[in-house]
Amino acid sequence: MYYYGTSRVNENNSLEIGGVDTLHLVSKYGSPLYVYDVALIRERARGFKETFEKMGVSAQVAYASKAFSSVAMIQLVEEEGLSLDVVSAGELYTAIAAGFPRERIHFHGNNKSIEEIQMALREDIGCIVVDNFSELYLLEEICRDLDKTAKILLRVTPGIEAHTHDYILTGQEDSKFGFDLMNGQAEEALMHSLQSDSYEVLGIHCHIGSQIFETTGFILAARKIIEQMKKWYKELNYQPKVLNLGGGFGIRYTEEDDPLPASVYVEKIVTEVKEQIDSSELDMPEIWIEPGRSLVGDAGTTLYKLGSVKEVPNIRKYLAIDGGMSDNIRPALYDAKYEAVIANRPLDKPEETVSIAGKCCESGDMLIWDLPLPKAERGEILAVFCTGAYGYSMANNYNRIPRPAVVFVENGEEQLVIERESLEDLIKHDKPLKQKVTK
Ligand SMILES: Cc1ncc(COP(=O)(O)O)c(C=O)c1O
Ligand SMILES: N[C@@H](CCCC[NH3+])C(=O)O
Repeated sequence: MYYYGTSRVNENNSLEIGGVDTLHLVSKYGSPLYVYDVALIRERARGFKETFEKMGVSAQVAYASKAFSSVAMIQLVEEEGLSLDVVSAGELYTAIAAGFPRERIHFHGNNKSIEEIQMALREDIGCIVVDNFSELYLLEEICRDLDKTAKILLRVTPGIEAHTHDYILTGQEDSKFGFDLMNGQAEEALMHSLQSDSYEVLGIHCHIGSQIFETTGFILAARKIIEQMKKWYKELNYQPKVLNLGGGFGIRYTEEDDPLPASVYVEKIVTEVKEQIDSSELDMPEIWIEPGRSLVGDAGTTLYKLGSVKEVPNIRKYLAIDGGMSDNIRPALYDAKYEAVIANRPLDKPEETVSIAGKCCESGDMLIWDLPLPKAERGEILAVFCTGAYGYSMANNYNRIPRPAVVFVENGEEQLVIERESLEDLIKHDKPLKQKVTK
């Protein structure tokens, strides 16, 4: 079994993370429980940041908070000196509540509402990433109303669509995000923005996909964008300050995944950008990236209690957990794969193959298919690794199941950072049926 970060089997033969016994965590905070290894998040953050520093380029590493957002998480991001990518009023509100420096907040999204744009402008955040023409005109109007100038990046689609393990070149016409680089829309948006009093155009942004294991896609994207930047410099005398190449760096979920260290992605990207810029009249732009999954993914572990066991003779044994697609929808949504151990005896040899079922009323609510495990019983604790990204953040209340609690662990100490939802929380916004008026 592969153990991430500070995870290890301790002297009690139970799984420990951040120096804290996971059995203690379940008995104190209940289950399901999300546990984050803070030291591993710090290590991942430094992996990106320090490589940029070593290579002597100005950079911003913005945590894509959609991967996991909470006040404590955002405060940790600040402690590590990163910037922050938000995509909604909710994520921005969380950042503000965490006291995150406004100038390092970048606002994304393909359909920002008027209220969200007003909020971003009033808070004087670092930049708004403009996604399409309708937003370009709307933002301009709101800037005029509020007498503000917006710092913007233009999100472009460079014609490279990354899939999980490879990449393919596509026309990108069917992407809901960004201005197409090849059909002239990006240039049209740039010309409009440069002529507008409402905009300071910081630069260009692209994001080619998620869970990418190679550097080629990033390199091709950078090359294509810089090609256009050279043209825009000649024709429009425009020199971008920022080139943002997005996130998407892959992580290990199972033994099938073989991710590159952060340093390799950064080195390859920086080397390519430098080479392209050196052969042009352009100045070196700041390089920004936006990792989400690769900062928090493998730092998260979910602890569940095992419940019902159902055996279908000669076919399959189902072991049910006390959570499921309500706290981790990724297997149902993307056929995502995870590895797991029995946290109260992780070293015991597997004796059978079981499938881990969630408790939601959906046949598709299966967390792990065909997992080798020792014979396990109701009440034992299952630890599922690598659930830190897009797990809690995509959790929901299907079947009116309360969202789990989240704890941070580091150096032998734990800290509750999100309370478990209560049953009262679930009906907090409900209104009773009006009394029938009987005459
Ligand atoms: C614009 C943008 N930036 C950053 C990210 C973060 O991606 P990841 O979590 O794969 O690093 C995403 C999500 O894919 C995104 O859409
Ligand atoms: N939510 C997805 C990734 C989407 C990334 C956001 N653009 C996942 O869990 O893998």
